[in-house]
Amino acid sequence: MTTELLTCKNITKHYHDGERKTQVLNHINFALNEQELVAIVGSSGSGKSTLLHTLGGLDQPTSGEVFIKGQSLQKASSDQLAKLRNQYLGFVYQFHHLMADFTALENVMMPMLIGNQNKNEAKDRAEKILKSVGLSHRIAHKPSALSGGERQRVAIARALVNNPALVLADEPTGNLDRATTESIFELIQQLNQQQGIAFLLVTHDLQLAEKLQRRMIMQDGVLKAE
Ligand SMILES: Nc1ncnc2c1ncn2[C@@H]1O[C@H](COP(=O)(O)OP(=O)(O)OP(=O)(O)O)[C@@H](O)[C@H]1O
Repeated sequence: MTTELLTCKNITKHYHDGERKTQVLNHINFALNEQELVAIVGSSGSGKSTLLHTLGGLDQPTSGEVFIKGQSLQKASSDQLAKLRNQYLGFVYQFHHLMADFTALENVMMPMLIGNQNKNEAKDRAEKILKSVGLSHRIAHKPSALSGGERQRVAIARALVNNPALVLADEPTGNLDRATTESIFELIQQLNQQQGIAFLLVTHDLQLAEKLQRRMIMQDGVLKAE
């Protein structure tokens, strides 16, 4: 049985720049089920990152509604929104956004510490997750001492600490060479298949997108199923 995890109803987003109106998202509708692995492809500037931020409650749509497990992000109070995000979502940002002065372990622990979880428990869990993404030998390294692929693994580990049902990932393999891209993709597939974590991946990499169960294409703010 499939269960709907995220639903997006008639999302629009526009920016006003003086007199000029830029429509970035144009009446977007789709649903993502639990445990799905879906790619969004599309040319630069087509609105993919804006959509991902809107789905994750990091950005507000001009109109329309996003539901996570049937709960509207737009009708939620800021506390409820933070709770929903914490409970269901993980984010992997473009360019990973790791904190340069902290080790891999500390970077992964951070979301739990912010959520006021016990420090020892956070450390145990972060170590376990770093191990599961193949980085147990790098936990004490700072991002500058890690390769691009290792940094991306840390970013994925950080997205997993709160045990999300869905990870929203913006170009998780951007700027990586082919072999590293493949290994990050294999990691995502493994997390999807073994732990049932759903992934919505924004990518420019068509070779990677072709391997996924489902692809959607963003064109000038319009999202179409492939
Ligand atoms: N704060 C803003 N004000 C005005 N326009 C914006 C703002 N943020 C984004 N845009 C515009 O929205 C459009 C979509 O941007 P977005 O970053 O979502 O595209 P994208 O498909 O993710 O691109 P890329 O693949 O290059 O990351 C772009 O034309 C961008 O210039």
